[in-house]
Amino acid sequence: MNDLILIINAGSSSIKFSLFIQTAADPALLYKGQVEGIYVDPQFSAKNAAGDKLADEKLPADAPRNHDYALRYLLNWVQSHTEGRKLAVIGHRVVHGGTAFTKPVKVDAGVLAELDTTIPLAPLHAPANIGPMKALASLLPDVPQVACFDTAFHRTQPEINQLYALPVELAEREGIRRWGFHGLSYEYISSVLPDIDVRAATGRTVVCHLGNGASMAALHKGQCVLTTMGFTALEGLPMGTRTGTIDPAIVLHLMTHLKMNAAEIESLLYKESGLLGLSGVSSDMRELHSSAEPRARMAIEYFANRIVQQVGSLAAALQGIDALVFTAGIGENDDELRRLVCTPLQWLGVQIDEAANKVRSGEPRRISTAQSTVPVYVIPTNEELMIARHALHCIGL
Ligand SMILES: Nc1ncnc2c1ncn2[C@@H]1O[C@H](COP(=O)(O)OP(=O)(O)O)[C@@H](O)[C@H]1O
Ligand SMILES: CC(=O)OP(=O)(O)O
Ligand SMILES: [Mg+2]
Repeated sequence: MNDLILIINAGSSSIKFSLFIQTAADPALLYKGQVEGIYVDPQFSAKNAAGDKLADEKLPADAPRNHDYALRYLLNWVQSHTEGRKLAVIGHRVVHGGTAFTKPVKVDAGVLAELDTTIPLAPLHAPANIGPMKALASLLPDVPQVACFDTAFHRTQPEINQLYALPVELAEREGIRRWGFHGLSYEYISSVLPDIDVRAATGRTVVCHLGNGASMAALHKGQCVLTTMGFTALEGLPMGTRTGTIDPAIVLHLMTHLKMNAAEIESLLYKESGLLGLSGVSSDMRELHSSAEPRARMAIEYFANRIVQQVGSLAAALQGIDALVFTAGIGENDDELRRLVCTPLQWLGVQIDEAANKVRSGEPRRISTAQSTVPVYVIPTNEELMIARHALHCIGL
């Protein structure tokens, strides 16, 4: 039977996959896994839906360290776990849809050519997103592929929140708009919110997607009103290795005084800054928490501080706040960071429950006290399930 759905979420250093089976309701997860550290020390791991580890192994030491090999390795494992079933569709997360794509689209040669033009807009992500689509088109030509875009969800932002104060003609010609990212994650959160808190789902919710890439979104009735990322995934919060918002004149200074070229500045802004640059220790939150280096602690506090500022900005855009949600790697797992964010938000009516905040669980949960006028939730995101839903819908299944 052709009832399997393979989801590929390719990042700059990892390829994550999920394999779902079609059911009458939501697609059901069979396996998920990833090849991580592709260019350093590639490691493959896979789990079943119950979370049991089925594989955890290094890729062969003499194998090429690139996305192409990692994808083939991963596909090999998937194909030996299909139990005679066949793939109905492959869905991909694509970070930037550019001007051309505002909803999921079936991938063909024209789509791939158009996507190539988005590479300068998402240098960290686009090549990794597009590569697997091209490889799979030749490896599995009979299986339809669907591209789902991180930018699509944010098209409901009022026009004023999508614009930069640049000359209109230039901005329109170049597609310089506040696109916003992590849309598949926000869309998933928006889809489960009605089961968790009806007031939040029908009212004003600020969602903090805090992973290696980090952004926040203001949702009204589940739709985006304002988000912190803009033209690229560099704007807004500081991230693992990205600056977040800085004064653009810093870039001019680097060009004119230090004679840095575009490639050097791109590397500085995307790969050497953020938590890594501030701490001088690591881009990884877990390593920052376990470091004794004072700058590591400062980086954590800086990150929390910028999140607090953005809660204020997004709540203002919503004219109030009915709920605050944390999601993604840091948002779901880092109770200390959540505490650092929530404590200064008492003026807004946020009151965190210290014990509930420390509970470790993969389930959605409330971490605020009963008295907190703004309920605070941790909701694990599921970009892959969102992509699977879109992929099936897009090919009419
Ligand atoms: N238990 C934890 N405590 C603190 N941070 C964590 C924990 N688990 C994961 N993280 C952090 O989550 C981040 C990665 O988040 P993730 O959403 O997987 O990122 P991405 O998808 O953007 O690569 C890393 O900074 C990592 O340190
Ligand atoms: C858009 C973006 O920043 O994605 P990620 O968090 O996967 O890096
Ligand atoms: Mg992510």
